[in-house]
Amino acid sequence: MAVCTVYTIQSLNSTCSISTPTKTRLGFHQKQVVFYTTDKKTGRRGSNNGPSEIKCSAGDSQTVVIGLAADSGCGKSTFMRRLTSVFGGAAEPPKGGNPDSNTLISDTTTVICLDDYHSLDRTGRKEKGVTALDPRANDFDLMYEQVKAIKSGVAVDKPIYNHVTGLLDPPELIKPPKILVIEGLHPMYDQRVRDLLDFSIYLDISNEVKFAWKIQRDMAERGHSLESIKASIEARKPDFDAYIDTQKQYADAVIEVLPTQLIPSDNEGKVLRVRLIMKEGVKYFNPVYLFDEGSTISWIPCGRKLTCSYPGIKFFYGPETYFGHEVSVLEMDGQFDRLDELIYVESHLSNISTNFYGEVTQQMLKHADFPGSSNGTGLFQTIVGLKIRDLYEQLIATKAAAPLKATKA
Ligand SMILES: Nc1ncnc2c1ncn2[C@@H]1O[C@H](COP(=O)(O)OP(=O)(O)OP(=O)(O)O)[C@@H](O)[C@H]1O
Ligand SMILES: O=C(CO)[C@H](O)[C@H](O)COP(=O)(O)O
Repeated sequence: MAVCTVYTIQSLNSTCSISTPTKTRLGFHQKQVVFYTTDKKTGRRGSNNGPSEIKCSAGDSQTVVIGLAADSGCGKSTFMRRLTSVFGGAAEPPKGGNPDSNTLISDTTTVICLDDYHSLDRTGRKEKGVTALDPRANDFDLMYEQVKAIKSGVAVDKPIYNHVTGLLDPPELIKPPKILVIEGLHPMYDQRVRDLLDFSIYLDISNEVKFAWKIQRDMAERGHSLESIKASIEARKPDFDAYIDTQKQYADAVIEVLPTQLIPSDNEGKVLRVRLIMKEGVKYFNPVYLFDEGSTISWIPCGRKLTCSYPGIKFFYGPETYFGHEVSVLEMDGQFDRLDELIYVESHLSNISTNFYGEVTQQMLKHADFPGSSNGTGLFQTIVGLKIRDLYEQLIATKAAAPLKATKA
């Protein structure tokens, strides 16, 4: 005679309410739920018909979801490496899984790439004449269902888009992490997915700069010709403008990368003007400021405490309007000669959410070899990483305090 029935629930941090036939006692073992029936009179265990319903809801450690949008080759991977480093760990592909998985897992964060929700593979897109940027080539219903499930503590079998073969591979199991980052072309395109985001970032790389970076990577590392790179950028542009670029209006923070204004008609794209656009009024996010919050400030820090070679460095800070929203903008044009001197700039910035004096400089020195470490891209990516850590800590603290308040009331 069967003594018990075992059900496995793919959930790490959910609370499950289980409605069972009467006379049923429940036993729990890790993620497995064991059901026994017990005779009320004799107390003997008997066979069991199983539960009539299992409902899972968010547990204490609900996943915080961050969206990172950008076109391909715009620095998402570099940003992710800086972000995971702020949380103190290195991100790696799932152990023992598909070697072509796009997922990166660290102690705190899981980064999933939204390319995995392509509904058409490379051949399918070619046959239908659509690019991967076209919403018709992506499954937003599945993206929404799965991000929602992970956010509420339930593991999912996420598909994998294989960039090596151009095919859709068998799915991989994604367990709910503390922080889920969804990065890719469309994290803010679908309103249902957008509403699940606790914080969103858009990397806005101007065409000139994108072109320079693409050439650098695709010619040097991937053996593409200059003509093919130009053709690929041109072919993607209409869909990029229609479906990707439009998402920046929804972002809580935008990192905009433009050619320098310090060198008249510069076309080398080596010196950059980078703007960190921060939305006002976002819960758990206080924009960074320079010297005096709300003022408009232009600052050339070069001199005794900061070494600057040609063309120098210029900072700007002030309020602006961005797609109808009030924002604060922090801007840096130029590049650092000596990263250790960055502490001088850091000491003039406020609301940077560091845990100790000099943490921004320490992070930048630690990853001095990452692209953008000598300019505003690296500086602002690092600061946004610290702001995300702060947002996460505030969200968790608020959640932890909630039941306490309820008990007191
Ligand atoms: N801040 C930067 N400064 C200079 N070059 C950069 C910077 N960020 C990225 N790049 C260049 O762009 C390339 C792509 O960067 P990265 O791999 O981080 O982008 P990605 O958005 O993840 O790309 P993909 O989606 O194609 O994998 C890098 O190899 C580098 O050449
Ligand atoms: O825009 C992209 C996001 O990374 C890729 O071009 C898209 O995912 C298609 O990939 P592939 O070119 O490997 O088929």
